[in-house]
Amino acid sequence: MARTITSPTTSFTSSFLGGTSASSVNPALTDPNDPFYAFLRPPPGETLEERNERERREAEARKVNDEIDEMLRAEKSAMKKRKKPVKVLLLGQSESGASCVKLSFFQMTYARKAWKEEHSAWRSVIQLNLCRTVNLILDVLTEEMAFEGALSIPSSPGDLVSSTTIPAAAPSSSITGKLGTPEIEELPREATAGTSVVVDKGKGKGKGVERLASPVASPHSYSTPRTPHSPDASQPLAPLHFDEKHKLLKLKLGPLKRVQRDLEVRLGAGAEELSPALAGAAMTEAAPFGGVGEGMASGSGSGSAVGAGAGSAVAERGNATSGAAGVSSFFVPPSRRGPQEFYVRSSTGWKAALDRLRPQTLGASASARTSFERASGKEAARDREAREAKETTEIMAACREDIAALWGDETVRTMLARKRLRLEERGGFFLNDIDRIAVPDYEPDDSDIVRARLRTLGVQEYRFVFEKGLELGQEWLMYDVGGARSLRAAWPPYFDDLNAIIFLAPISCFDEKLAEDRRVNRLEDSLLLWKAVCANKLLKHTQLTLFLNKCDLLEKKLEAGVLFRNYVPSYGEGKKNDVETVTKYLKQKFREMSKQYSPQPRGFYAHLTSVVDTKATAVTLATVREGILREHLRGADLI
Ligand SMILES: Nc1nc2c(ncn2[C@@H]2O[C@H](COP(=O)(O)OP(=O)(O)OP(=O)(O)O)[C@@H](O)[C@H]2O)c(=O)[nH]1
Ligand SMILES: [Mg+2]
Repeated sequence: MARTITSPTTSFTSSFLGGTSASSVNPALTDPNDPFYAFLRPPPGETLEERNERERREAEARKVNDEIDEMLRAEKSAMKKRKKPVKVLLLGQSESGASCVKLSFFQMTYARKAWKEEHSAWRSVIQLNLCRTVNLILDVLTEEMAFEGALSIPSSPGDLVSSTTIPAAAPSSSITGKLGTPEIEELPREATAGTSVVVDKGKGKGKGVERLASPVASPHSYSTPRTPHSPDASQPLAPLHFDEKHKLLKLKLGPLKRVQRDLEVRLGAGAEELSPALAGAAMTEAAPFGGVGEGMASGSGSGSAVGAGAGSAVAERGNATSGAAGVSSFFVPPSRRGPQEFYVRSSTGWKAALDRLRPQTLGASASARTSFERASGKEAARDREAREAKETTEIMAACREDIAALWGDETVRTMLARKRLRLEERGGFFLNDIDRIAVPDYEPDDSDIVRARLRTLGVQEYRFVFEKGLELGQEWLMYDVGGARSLRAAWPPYFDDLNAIIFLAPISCFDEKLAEDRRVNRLEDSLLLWKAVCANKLLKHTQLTLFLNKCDLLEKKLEAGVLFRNYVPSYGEGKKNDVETVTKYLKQKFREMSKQYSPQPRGFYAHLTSVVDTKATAVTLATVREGILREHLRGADLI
């Protein structure tokens, strides 16, 4: 009996098994010259029963083959659709931990090799973080020593002020007038424990004194409200006594000022700091993604320019784009820098800055360098950078014991405690690791890098292609954007065609103020941002995952006795001041907002995180990644 093939596109296997239609005859069954003729033709003298049985078996085999063909076709089409990259945007206010997630998620977990290569380059960032902390302490010490000196040597009888009691409302211009260092002149000075805080905005000229009545502290400010763990307000504080040792430490650690400046320059031409006044203070709730005077940036996705005063988009694979029009107006000259931490502008390349500091770049042998590099003067520049990097490391190592002495000094610790300067809670705090870090052969480890602080400015794109497992060939694009107010105008162009947003709300910041605008509580800012993200129509199909981050710091703060209800009036009197109750309350708040403001119903996915805990974060991120991928495939009708 003639066997036929089922369709012109049928698989190799089924074409030999044949079909029932007589529309085309399989030559393997009819042509004696066909190599499969002898193998496939019906056995001679086949009975009717045998023939029926054979045909039944063949029909079954054909069915199985058709199913396999169908699966292969679906898989092929899935592969094709999967090629559409999964796009994820990391959002949150500045210092929310967005870059930390990016580092843990992709680089540390999925691009281990590239991550390892970058390790050494982070050394400079960590050294800079360390230097800044030491210099901040030295600045406060200088101020306090000058203050102590001023109190003990009255210039005229009328100037005499009791060293233990300062009038609560006394303008601090006379005090801050002596500071003269950009590091601390922005910091409000507490006149006496528990009194209102006085900020000298007139920079020592006795003008623009602002009183902060709100019980809101900032990581950059000295002030916190009176809490049960604070000293009794009615008791005058004993004066601090500084001696020769402190003078000597100041002197010996003096070179760290220059080291800080050098590191800022080396890490990128854009090593400037945001001015709180210019960084988006005028942004309103109605324009959550806008900054001062920024228009909505145009363009979308990777590589497109995101300008309009919001910094520029940078595709990290080297195809950096410009679009930095207006950027300069948001930065202040060094002489007017505020107390914020260091950052590198992405228009000059955050990663590029690290790249330049890589050891293979710095230490490349002369023979490995191209003649082009030699001719273009790059070689000389690299040699200089290598020299400077070595010098920095040597100075840091030479200062190690003095830094440890400063940090271990009881008077200094008391001084910091009185100023409510909780340095340990700040990003990029490495003083407890000084013995390990300030050594000539220091190599940062994973944990150092996720704890390092390097501000993101603009938008950075990270691209990954999975090379094994079920996600073979799947491309992921992750965008890490700067969270400072003036940078939020760069966000909306990335909302288009986005699969997911990981939104970070740093919940330990309930008692802190925005660095950009000291009138705004950081938790409130996070809630407003979350509301705006939920309500955004462009994002109605985008999966939102919320990370209630910095739970480790929240726990420490609550345990230290800082009362959550002092800052969040809606948190009931009777509620416990512990991490479990507070996080439950906050989760509910964020959930309600998502429900109330999302244009259409959406799932609420929230995780309590401490993203510096890399192991725990890896587990959370694996779940998040799976969820995002599932939604991506569902969106492409693949599951
Ligand atoms: N202790 C602790 N520190 C954290 C946590 N998350 C982030 N940090 C630290 O906070 C600092 C700021 O984190 P980043 O990831 O740089 O913040 P960001 O949101 O990218 O900030 P911008 O780049 O300014 O938008 C870094 O030094 C981090 O190590 C956390 O959960 N716990
Ligand atoms: Mg960042």
